[in-house]
Order: sequence, then C-alpha cells, then structure tokens
Amino acid sequence: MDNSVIIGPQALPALAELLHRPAVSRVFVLADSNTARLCLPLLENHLPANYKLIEIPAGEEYKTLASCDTVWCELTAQRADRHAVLVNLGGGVVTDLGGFAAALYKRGIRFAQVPTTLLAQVDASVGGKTGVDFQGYKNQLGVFQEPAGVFVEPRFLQTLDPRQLKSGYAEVIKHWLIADADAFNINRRLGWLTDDWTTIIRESVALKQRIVAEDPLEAGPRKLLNFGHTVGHALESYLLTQPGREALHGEAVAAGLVCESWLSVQRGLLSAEELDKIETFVFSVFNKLDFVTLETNAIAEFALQDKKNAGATINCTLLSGIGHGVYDQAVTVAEIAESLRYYHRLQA
Ligand SMILES: NC(=O)c1ccc[n+]([C@@H]2O[C@H](COP(=O)([O-])OP(=O)(O)OC[C@H]3O[C@@H](n4cnc5c(N)ncnc54)[C@H](O)[C@@H]3O)[C@@H](O)[C@H]2O)c1
Ligand SMILES: O=C(O)C(=O)C[C@@H](O)[C@H](O)[C@H](O)COP(=O)(O)O
Ligand SMILES: [Zn+2]
Repeated sequence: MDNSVIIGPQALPALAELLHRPAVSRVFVLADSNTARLCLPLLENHLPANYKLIEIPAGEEYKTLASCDTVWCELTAQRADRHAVLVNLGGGVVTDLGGFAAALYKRGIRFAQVPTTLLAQVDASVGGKTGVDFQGYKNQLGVFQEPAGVFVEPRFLQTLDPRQLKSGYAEVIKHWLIADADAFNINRRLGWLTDDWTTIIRESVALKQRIVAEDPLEAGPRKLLNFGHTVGHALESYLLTQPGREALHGEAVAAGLVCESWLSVQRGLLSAEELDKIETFVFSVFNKLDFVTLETNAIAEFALQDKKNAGATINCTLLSGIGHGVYDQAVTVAEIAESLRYYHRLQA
C-alpha cells in the first residue's frame, strides 16, 4: 500500500484519481454528523456519483465497537467486496475508527484518510495507528494499518471551532518538544495563531513521518510520539467517566506535556528553565484542566493500561531537553499522581 500524504489544493483531486480507478468496485464515505454537513460538500465533487455515505454521531464517546458495527452492517447490506474503498472524512475519531473498521471488514479493504481537524491533519491520519476505545481505555482495540493515502485539504479547517483548533495544536507542540527545539522556540515567541496552517501541517507531518518510518510498530523510537500521553490519556479517560467534565484529546495531552516535563525535571533530565518555557507556552494556549487533588490517584491508575507498559512497569516518554525525547523511562503511579498535583498547584 502507498502511505503517501498529499497536502494542499492537489489533495482532493489526487483522491479522486484513486477512487475512479477501475480496480475500485465501490466507494463508501464515513463521516460524523458534523463532517457530513460541513465537510462533505467540499469533497463531494471528487467522489464517484454512486458513493454511499455512512454516518456516525460526533464525539469521542462514539469511538466504539458499536459505531464499527454501524459501518460493518452498512458495508454488508451494500454487499461491499474487497475492492471497495472506505473514505474517512473527519477528525481523529473518524480516521481512527474508519481505519480500524476497514482493516477488519473481510480481513481488510483499502481506506483513504481525509482529515478535517488540525489534530487529524498533523497527527491522527498519519502513521497507521487505528482503533477504538474499550471499557473506558483509550484505543484499547486497534491495529497498525496504513491507508491507501492521506489527503489533507487545509481549507476544511475554516469551519473548525477555535477550541478544536487548539486541541490539534497540542500535538504540534508535542512534535516540537520531542524533535525540533528551533521550531519550539520560534513558535513560542510567535504565539499559536497563524494564517499559514499549511506550513505547520507540512512540517508536523514530515516530523511524524520520519519517526514512524524508523519504527512503524512502536517497538522503540515511535514511543517518542507518545510524549504527554501517559498522563494525557489517563486524564482524558478519567474525565470521560465524569459527565460534563470531558476534555478534548489535545487538551488532555497539553496537560500531559506539562506533567511529563515536570517528571523529566524530577529525573534530572530537563532543567527548571526549560520546564518554565514549556509551561508558559502551553498555558498561553490552554486553560488548566479542572480536577481536585483527591482525584489524582484515580486518574494516575489509568496509566496502568498504557500500551507502552511492560508488565507492571509504566514506561513513559520524557524529555532530556527541549527537542529531545527519551522513551522507556519507568515511572510509578505515585509519581504520576505527584505530577498531577504539581499541575494542579500551578497558577495558569
Ligand atoms: N491514530 C493516531 O495516531 C492519533 C493521533 C492523535 C489523536 N488520535 C485520536 O484522535 C481523536 C481526536 O481527534 P479530533 O480532535 O480530530 O476529534 P474528533 O474527530 O472528535 O473531531 C472533533 C470535533 O470536530 C468536528 N469536526 C471535524 N472536522 C470539522 C470541520 N472541518 N469543521 C467543523 N467541525 C469539524 C467533529 O465532528 C467533532 O465534533 C482521539 O480519539 C485521539 O485518540 C489518534
Ligand atoms: O502515532 C503515534 O504513535 C502516537 O502515539 C500519536 C498520538 O498522538 C496518538 O494520540 C495515538 O493515538 C496514541 O496511541 P496509543 O498507542 O497511546 O493509543
Ligand atoms: Zn495524541
């Protein structure tokens, strides 16, 4: 399979060329209730006339096997064969879930990613991680499966609300922190708002692709891309159990970046000055997440299910400097809880 990422005005025409090949029997488009309304109109001209829309409700709480069931029932009802292509039009929920559903249907049909949030354009649609949440744990079921292509049209961002844009920016900051100190320092001075998302997307995708190419199945260096996620996923999962207090993925990752940077300082890997720069930048974009000290142990325990763990050891990715990640750093539940208490005490 070709795992190319095409970014810019040529992306949707390139997708059209793929979908109109004789080897493609049928085209299905997976969208959520928002992207079906707001994003499908821009895509529609590039689809074959007989495409079929499959719609799921929007939101992380629908990144489930039940939503996969909807996809699989529709593909089966339409007698989709192995030459069908599923086009995933949406944010990371749709691209993760659609990729997973496609990988399992009849042992695998091709899928194309058309990411419509900043988060999905810089991160979720790239690198072949697909999956759904299960029993309250993030991406607990999933496969590594590369799409037939990733087609990034930055114009989709025009309808995205600023909270979602910021959420995606957390993954951009993560990329700079693990591998690009210069970009981190330039952008922390410039501030997060830009009128040139295309450049940010291109650079972020290239950085992620370099790491994924080295270690597609996350046996080693790919764990760098999980910086902020040991704590971030724990927070996101915990808050998903608290109706009305849910955090977006990127908001939880932003908190995770601060907590895991603090853990890096505790290990003597990162300086207090560097932590201060990271906090200043993160809090110039994000408000602090709301939780109380009493909750920190329960939050930290979610990290016991993190996919980087080995047995009882929680393996975290930390920083050995801005722009330098280090993976497989053992941390305890108690240390994670302490990092959350540090975050809680900060004046944002
Ligand atoms: N596979 C990976 O490598 C990877 C990487 C990062 C995150 N993720 C996953 O991605 C998910 C988060 O993705 P997300 O932040 O895109 O969330 P999302 O898919 O829930 O999209 C956010 C919201 O924006 C709406 N939306 C999407 N595009 C829009 C547009 N152009 N205009 C208006 N509204 C639009 C959606 O309907 C949704 O309500 C999480 O489940 C996370 O675990 C996966
Ligand atoms: O591509 C990767 O590898 C990442 O870890 C990117 C993360 O931003 C993303 O949230 C990913 O889905 C997390 O994967 P998981 O294995 O921790 O579930
Ligand atoms: Zn992420």
